[in-house]
Amino acid sequence: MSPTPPPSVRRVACIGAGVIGGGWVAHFLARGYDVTAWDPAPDAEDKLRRLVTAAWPALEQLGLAEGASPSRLTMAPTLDEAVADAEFVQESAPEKLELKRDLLAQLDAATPPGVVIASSTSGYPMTDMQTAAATPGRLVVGHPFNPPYLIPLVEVAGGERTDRTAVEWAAEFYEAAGKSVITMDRELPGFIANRLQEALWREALHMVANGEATVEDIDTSITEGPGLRWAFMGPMLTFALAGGEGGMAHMLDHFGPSLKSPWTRLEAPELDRALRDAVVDGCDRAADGRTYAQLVAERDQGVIDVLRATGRLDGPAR
Ligand SMILES: NC(=O)C1=CN([C@@H]2O[C@H](COP(=O)(O)OP(=O)(O)OC[C@H]3O[C@@H](n4cnc5c(N)ncnc54)[C@H](O)[C@@H]3O)[C@@H](O)[C@H]2O)C=CC1
Ligand SMILES: C[N+](C)(C)CC(=O)CC(=O)[O-]
Repeated sequence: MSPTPPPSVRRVACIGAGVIGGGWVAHFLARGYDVTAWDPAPDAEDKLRRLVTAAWPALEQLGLAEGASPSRLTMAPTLDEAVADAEFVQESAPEKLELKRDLLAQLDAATPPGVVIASSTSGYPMTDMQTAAATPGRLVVGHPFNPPYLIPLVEVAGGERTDRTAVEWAAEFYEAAGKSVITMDRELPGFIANRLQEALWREALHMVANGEATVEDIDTSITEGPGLRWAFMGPMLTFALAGGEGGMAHMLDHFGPSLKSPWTRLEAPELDRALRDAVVDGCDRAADGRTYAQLVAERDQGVIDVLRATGRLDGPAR
């Protein structure tokens, strides 16, 4: 597929440099890549450099690759220049299907032949995004988690017109770039992790809409409850333990029948103005005066502490 074997890639292009594109830039810089970014917003470069500066202390704690430096970031004046030398392209433009379709077609036309182009989309199937591209075989989904410079997971999937070799190349590249990869052999709505998160999110919105729980109750229920276990043991094995020595078999036989009732009532709530405002107000109260930058620093340190505590990071505690 790509002219460069995944572990030999040195030059990466990041298209769209907001929350996620900027997070990818920080990740690739920390891993020692030369990164070229492009974003049409007039203030994009300032914002991007601020994001990288804010992320760098966390990245130093994780351990930088030899030669890694924010100075290896170049802001390209045009999309064509951004991808002209790229050995891999990560697209992180807004989640709008038409925009992604056009942009991926433009990227396909401008990127050297065979170079894999991945989209950060959090839900569109590649089949729907690759329709306008002349060589759709190299287009894949590479779905990250916020912030991409700290959360290891990337979900990789192709569309109907993607070459399997492009999916395999992307998975190998992300591994070489220090990510933890799940490769899907088919297109799933919401991939795997977002499909799970969306089920939880739908129920959270129901509870806020019905006045059954506050935004704070919902966050506390996860951070003081299941979230503590999920950092190192997934929901399947966690629930196998709920069956005691009888394991998952006993858990399903015991609790399965009572789980049927909540399953049958799950439907998406109407995300109307009142619900939107209730969630926004609740999040403002939960932030309790902390700025966005303070919350990002707190989250970054929290993720690093969890990675270290669960043996996924070497080195002394802060
Ligand atoms: N925010 C999140 O937690 C996550 C988002 N994603 C995905 O990442 C992608 C980007 O989302 P965010 O970074 O959150 O959005 P964002 O709004 O923070 O950033 C989008 C950036 O794209 C730029 N942009 C606008 N038009 C563009 C174009 N035609 N070409 C290139 N760039 C353009 C904007 O100027 C902006 O800087 C979306 O596909 C989203 O679904 C994936 C995982 C998590
Ligand atoms: C909110 N979101 C759906 C865009 C989130 C993601 O796609 C992944 C994440 O970071 O949780």
